Amino acid sequence: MDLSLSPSIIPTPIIPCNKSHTFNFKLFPNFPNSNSKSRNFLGKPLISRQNRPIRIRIRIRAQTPNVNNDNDDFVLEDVPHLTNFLPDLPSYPNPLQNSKAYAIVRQTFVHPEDVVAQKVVVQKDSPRGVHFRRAGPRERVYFKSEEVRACIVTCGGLCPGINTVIREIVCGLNVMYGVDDILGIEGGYRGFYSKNTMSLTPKVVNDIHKRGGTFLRTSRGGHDTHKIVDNIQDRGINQVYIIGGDGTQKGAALISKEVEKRGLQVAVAGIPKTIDNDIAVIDKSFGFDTAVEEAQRAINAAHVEVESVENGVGIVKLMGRYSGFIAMHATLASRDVDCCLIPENPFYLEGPGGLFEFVEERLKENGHIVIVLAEGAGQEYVAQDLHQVDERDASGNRLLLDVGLWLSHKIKDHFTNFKKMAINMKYIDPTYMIRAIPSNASDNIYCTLLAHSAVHGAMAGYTGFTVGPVNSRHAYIPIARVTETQNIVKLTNRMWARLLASTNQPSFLNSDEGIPEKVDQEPIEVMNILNRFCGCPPYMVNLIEL
Ligand SMILES: Nc1ncnc2c1ncn2[C@@H]1O[C@H](COP(=O)(O)OP(=O)(O)OP(=O)(O)O)[C@@H](O)[C@H]1O
Ligand SMILES: O=P(O)(O)OC[C@H]1O[C@](O)(CO)[C@@H](O)[C@@H]1O
Ligand SMILES: [Mg+2]
Repeated sequence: MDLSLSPSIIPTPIIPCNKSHTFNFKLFPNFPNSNSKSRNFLGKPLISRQNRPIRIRIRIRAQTPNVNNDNDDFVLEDVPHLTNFLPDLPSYPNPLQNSKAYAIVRQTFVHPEDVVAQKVVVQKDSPRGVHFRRAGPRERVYFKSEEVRACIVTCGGLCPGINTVIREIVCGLNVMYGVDDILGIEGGYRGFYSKNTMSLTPKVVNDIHKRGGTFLRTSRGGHDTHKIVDNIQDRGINQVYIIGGDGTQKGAALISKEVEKRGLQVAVAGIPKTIDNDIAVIDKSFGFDTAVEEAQRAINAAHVEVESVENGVGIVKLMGRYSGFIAMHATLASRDVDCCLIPENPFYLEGPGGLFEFVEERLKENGHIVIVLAEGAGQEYVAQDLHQVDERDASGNRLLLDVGLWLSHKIKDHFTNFKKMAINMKYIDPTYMIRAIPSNASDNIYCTLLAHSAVHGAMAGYTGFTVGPVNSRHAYIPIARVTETQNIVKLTNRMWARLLASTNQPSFLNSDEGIPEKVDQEPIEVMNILNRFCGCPPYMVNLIEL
């Protein structure tokens, strides 16, 4: 593929979504020359890593095997259906047609051709673009209610609303479809083969939405596709509901493929979950609003503390492993925050335009400052400073170092020892508190819709899908589509500009290079991967195809 190069801006290669590509790249950190005033987090000029190219290979797989593109520029990224590999599967009228609740609904069933557009802001001559199948009940179902044996599993970290999703899958299956054989798999994927199941009825799950956490418990690691599918087969399970983040959804895709390979009549439905709100394609992940709301309490506490003392510096650390959505939204919602630091926007401490300078300015101006920090920000610099080696959790996710503690020491040290200025540091770390709570009202409703969409999809025979809102309409999305990239805060989008306008904080961009060229949002795949790989925004690297 021909990638045009520019000296400091990464090109934006257009990658057709229906073809696979392999790229070999050599990445040169685009750090400024020795005359530059830019400093890294340790205050050293950003030249030491010059000329240390990183070689990487990026393989981009076709986004979906199920692309239906009969109509010129109309693309339907469809999800698999059980009849793709079990063509003789009988179908039945949907029991919802007898439901009193739906009796006066004008259109109980979703029209078979209803789709949801991925892009809604278009121009007169824009191509029609990518669409997903609209979620909702279908006229025909591929399971007899009395023959359904469903199971639910929750994996990965906690998130407000998991219990609501569990509750609504159980109640939705039971009330709408008359299903009463529903099993809970305990303790994540490993629970399939290492634990007994529990029986889930509307009565058992009646109150669980009022509690945080997951009623079924969770775990990381332990995904063994063969053992899991053996277990599904042995237990006679024919609908699998899998609630979890990107890792969990990758596991769900493997289960669904293995089910197809074995020719089993088992529908696999994924419900995306992550507090970080970094799942691709969908508008927002459930529990995110609740977490942002809870974060306000911590920010407020920090603000109250620091404005009550002289030279008060408040630091609040929020979740966000690779993406700063929680920090960004919590900052925008609060208006008490002076500076928001996220993984996507590397910051530096010393020198002009650095954090120390900004802290000093705000202390002089207002007598206090509040900094909100996403836990994934500046990780490599903390590691470098503390000489820490890379550690991983059971799922292979990088274990983060406490950047909040590190930053509070750095600021304290700078002002006490260098500036000879006494400051009052208040470090608040509410990371787990914002996700270990029950979901708020709007998240509860959102969780109900997700659960019902999953139930309708599985009953209708769809499989290997993830549910979620795309431009506010719920859709069935091929699992690979939500796992191939993770959303990150795009510094080139207006939302980040709104934040900068609201806090008036330094942008930490290298003034020698100016503002990065505006980049298109669509062909973002390669940029996302590079961003993740290099731990810095894409425009900070030069890219040369090998
Ligand atoms: N690539 C993968 N293939 C198969 N299974 C996976 C994969 N990645 C993770 N898993 C499994 O999915 C489960 C959850 O993964 P992980 O701990 O990464 O959390 P997650 O689903 O990404 O959620 P969170 O957003 O909380 O991190 C684990 O049991 C793990 O073994
Ligand atoms: O629950 P654990 O294993 O401590 O993981 C915490 C991580 O999980 C997440 O909440 C994602 O689910 C991240 O924000 C955080 O870094
Ligand atoms: Mg994850």
